[in-house]
Amino acid sequence: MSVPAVDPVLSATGIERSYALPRARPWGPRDVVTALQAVDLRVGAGERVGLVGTSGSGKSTLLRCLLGLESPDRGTVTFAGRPVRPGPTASLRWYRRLVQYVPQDPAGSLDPRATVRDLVAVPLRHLQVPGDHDATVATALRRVGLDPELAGRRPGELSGGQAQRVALARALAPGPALLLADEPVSGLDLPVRDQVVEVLAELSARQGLGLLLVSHDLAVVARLCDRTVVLGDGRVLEDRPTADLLASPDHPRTRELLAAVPTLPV
Ligand SMILES: Nc1ncnc2c1ncn2[C@@H]1O[C@H](COP(=O)(O)OP(=O)(O)OP(=O)(O)O)[C@@H](O)[C@H]1O
Repeated sequence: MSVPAVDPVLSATGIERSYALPRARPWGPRDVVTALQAVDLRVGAGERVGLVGTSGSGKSTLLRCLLGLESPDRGTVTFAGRPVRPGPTASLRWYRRLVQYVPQDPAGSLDPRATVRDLVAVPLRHLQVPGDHDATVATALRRVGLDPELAGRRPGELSGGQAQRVALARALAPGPALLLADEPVSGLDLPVRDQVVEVLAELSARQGLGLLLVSHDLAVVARLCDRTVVLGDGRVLEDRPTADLLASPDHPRTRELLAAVPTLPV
């Protein structure tokens, strides 16, 4: 589960993406929504980058392009210099091992009938990760601060915080260099939210794991991310060290986002 020997830089260059909306009338014109315009984004090895913006600013669209789930109309995504674009499962297996996705409400995505051991081992099988999967599962559980003895339990027999950690262990098990996390703590109770944030902080700061964190919660971004990219109307409005951004936001949209957060831990 060591970080692989590649230069794990995720790079998006000149990303554009538009969607044609359904016609309002059968022969009428089709409206087009431009979700992303000339977006550049880079996440270096072990870097922790926040991606913030108001609703509809393009965060999820960008994430889908970065994950190779959707093709941009223009521009390229590369990881460690190799192109990332949608294709058959086998063609992106290398990428899925190196870059793992953490969904919103990760624990909610766990199959309640499966044991923790199976839940964490499934991606290892799908991605054809070599080695002793039981040992890899135990290591992944330890990395998120869980006792490997929990491997026989099912999600319903875990606390909320433990279940979230299992979901993170599942993302870590294939040995990724980078996590792409989409609002991973939104909707969680405050104590569970804080636990998950601390596990992510520990993983990225002490174990060298890169993180791209999509969030509308600037307090979480401030805790976790060294650099923050602000999206607005599908464009990058700011891309700066988080501390600078919070201390002196350049763009009115950033100031609006900041005004929406009651207290920031900086
Ligand atoms: N499949 C689609 N078809 C049509 N329009 C879409 C589609 N996906 C996204 N859009 C539009 O693209 C723009 C960006 O949407 P996106 O979901 O990427 O924003 P977001 O920042 O993730 O928003 P939120 O924080 O609400 O999730 C919005 O105007 C949205 O309506």
